[in-house]
Amino acid sequence: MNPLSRGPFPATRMRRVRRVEWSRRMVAEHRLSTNDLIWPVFVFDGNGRTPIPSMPGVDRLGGDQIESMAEMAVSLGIPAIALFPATPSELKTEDAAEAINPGNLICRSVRKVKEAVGDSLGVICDVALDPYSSTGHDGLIRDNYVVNDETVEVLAKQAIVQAEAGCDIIAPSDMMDGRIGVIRDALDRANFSHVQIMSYAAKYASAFYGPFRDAVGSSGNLGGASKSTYQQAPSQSDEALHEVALDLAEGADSVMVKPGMPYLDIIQRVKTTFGVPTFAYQVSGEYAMLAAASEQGWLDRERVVMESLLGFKRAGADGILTYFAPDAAKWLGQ
Ligand SMILES: NCc1[nH]cc(CCC(=O)O)c1CC(=O)O
Ligand SMILES: [Mg+2]
Repeated sequence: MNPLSRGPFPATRMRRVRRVEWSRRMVAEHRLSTNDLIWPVFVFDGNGRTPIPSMPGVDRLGGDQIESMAEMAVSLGIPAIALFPATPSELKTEDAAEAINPGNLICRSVRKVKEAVGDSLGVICDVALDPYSSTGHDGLIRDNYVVNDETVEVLAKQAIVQAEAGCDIIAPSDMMDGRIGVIRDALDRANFSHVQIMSYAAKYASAFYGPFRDAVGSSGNLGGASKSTYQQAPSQSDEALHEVALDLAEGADSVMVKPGMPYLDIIQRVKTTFGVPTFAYQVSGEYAMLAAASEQGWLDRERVVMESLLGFKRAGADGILTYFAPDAAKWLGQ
């Protein structure tokens, strides 16, 4: 130890590698790429676009917008989109029968995407009854309770009509027990053994879904009711691992943690415990926060979005469902 050459400071200076940009790039541990982005898209029955007030900058797309949306996703290099339907309210019923109508909005939309871009773009479909049920719940209700096994039977049928329409990845977001195994079995029996299942395995009962429920028009139907009898409580961490273990055992190809930013610890635990493809969903409320603050000029949109997405990568996510996907792809491509 030579106090003249070192002065009072330690030999290790963490700032040395941060001094210039090329060096910061050189030591970067985590990177976001366009391949990490999954773009959730809302569709409605009609043409043109309708804005979603609680998601400034996101529109529901009509049938005539689907082809150009799909082509844009492909040209940006986004690997997959996730489609969500704003079902006309007159088609919402207690039994959510529209969910298993092979000609429903989501199936027609999937066909349009596949006709336009084929296998250049993966299509993910949500399996759950909330966009179709007059109650706004993800399952069927008997005696004021969302029933499990009867719901799972309908979900399996829903998955089949989506696979028939050309959906590449079935993504059950309903949180019923045992649905992954039943859906896998149904897909295999119907000759859809190549169709993947991305399970919303650790999905929390979250207030961050509010703008999504506005977008698909289920918030009015739900009337403030909670989904806590099937979605996980935010207090749970070990329980998320149990959920993931079950879904993997039942045949899930990949798993999701949702919401995103408040649950980065869960993403990390899932990834390190299971080592399987793990996705994060930066949900509608997270979008709304960042978009609204940016609109006000309180946050720098590009910088906060890219920082939030990199955070998911650092936590261990293999990909992120984000409404910012087209923006992020453009920023990454620059
Ligand atoms: N089961 C439906 C579903 N699929 C995705 C989301 C939320 C996505 C978002 O907020 O962006 C929800 C809402 C809910 O569970 O109430
Ligand atoms: Mg489960």
